Amino acid sequence: MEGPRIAIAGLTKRFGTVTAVEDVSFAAEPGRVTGFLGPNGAGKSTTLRALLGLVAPTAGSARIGDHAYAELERPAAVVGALLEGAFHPGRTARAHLRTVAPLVDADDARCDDALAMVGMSDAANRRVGGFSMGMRQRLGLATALLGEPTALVLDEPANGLDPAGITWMRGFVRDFAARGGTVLLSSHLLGEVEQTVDDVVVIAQGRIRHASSLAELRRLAHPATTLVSPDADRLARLADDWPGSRLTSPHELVVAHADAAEVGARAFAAGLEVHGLAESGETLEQVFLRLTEEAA
Ligand SMILES: Nc1ncnc2c1ncn2[C@@H]1O[C@H](COP(=O)(O)OP(=O)(O)OP(=O)(O)O)[C@@H](O)[C@H]1O
Repeated sequence: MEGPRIAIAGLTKRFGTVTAVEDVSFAAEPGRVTGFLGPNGAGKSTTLRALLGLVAPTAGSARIGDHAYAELERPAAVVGALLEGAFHPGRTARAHLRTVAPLVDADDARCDDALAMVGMSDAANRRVGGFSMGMRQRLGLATALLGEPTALVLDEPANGLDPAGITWMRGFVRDFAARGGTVLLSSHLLGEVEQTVDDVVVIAQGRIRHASSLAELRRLAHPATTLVSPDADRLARLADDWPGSRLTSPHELVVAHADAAEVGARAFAAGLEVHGLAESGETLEQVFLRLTEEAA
């Protein structure tokens, strides 16, 4: 599968006097999971809805591959969306999918496949009214999968899921991206998606505050690692060979812009006995908070 590139460019949306998003630009690449992160009211849903043609932009554009959503010939075959949805409580899971199926050219067999893909085959004949939040999220995802899309746009997919549900959802989207699909998902908690996403886009008060790989954000979070060793000679040699590191005492080396894994690996390669290894700086969550709280 080859997912489309999703690109938002200069997107602004005003609802009367409220500016929900202003000049928002970012991309989600195929084969990767992109996390769209920000606090409540930041503009995540508005952006995703604009991408799906549910909100008309005041300015700018949102494209899936080469097209705006409204121009796609068979949209459900390109992008599957999970938005805050309502289900008819009296319908069974299978009946719900069969109601949607004709709209996206899916047959009954595809409905059952979609249920199987989200691990809900056993609940096919149960009524949605009795479903937990987690089961509703799974059914929402099954609905998104009906048209066999190569991109997924998921608004707060972890909402209401218990830890096992979050682990399952994580595995599902990681697998989808590993097979070449494009995944764009939103969350207001970085910690919730930290193990799921490859790239992060941070939005607050309607504006993009940060966009990079998660690895890059981690580097921002851990600006330095301190290494403690009794072997002053080897430590001094390591300091000489490593720009960005400095000895703060004969037994202590501080390395800027490196995490514990990188410093540990270098120490091991240098045959250095390590007595301490500590990252300093902010946690990833603190960096996220700082990015969302900084004035626009
Ligand atoms: N239809 C609308 N009419 C008026 N204001 C709106 C509308 N939709 C969104 N807004 C406003 O736009 C801003 C962004 O809302 P949006 O729902 O996009 O944020 P969000 O990041 O998805 O937040 P949440 O996590 O709470 O859903 C908010 O101030 C919201 O009140």
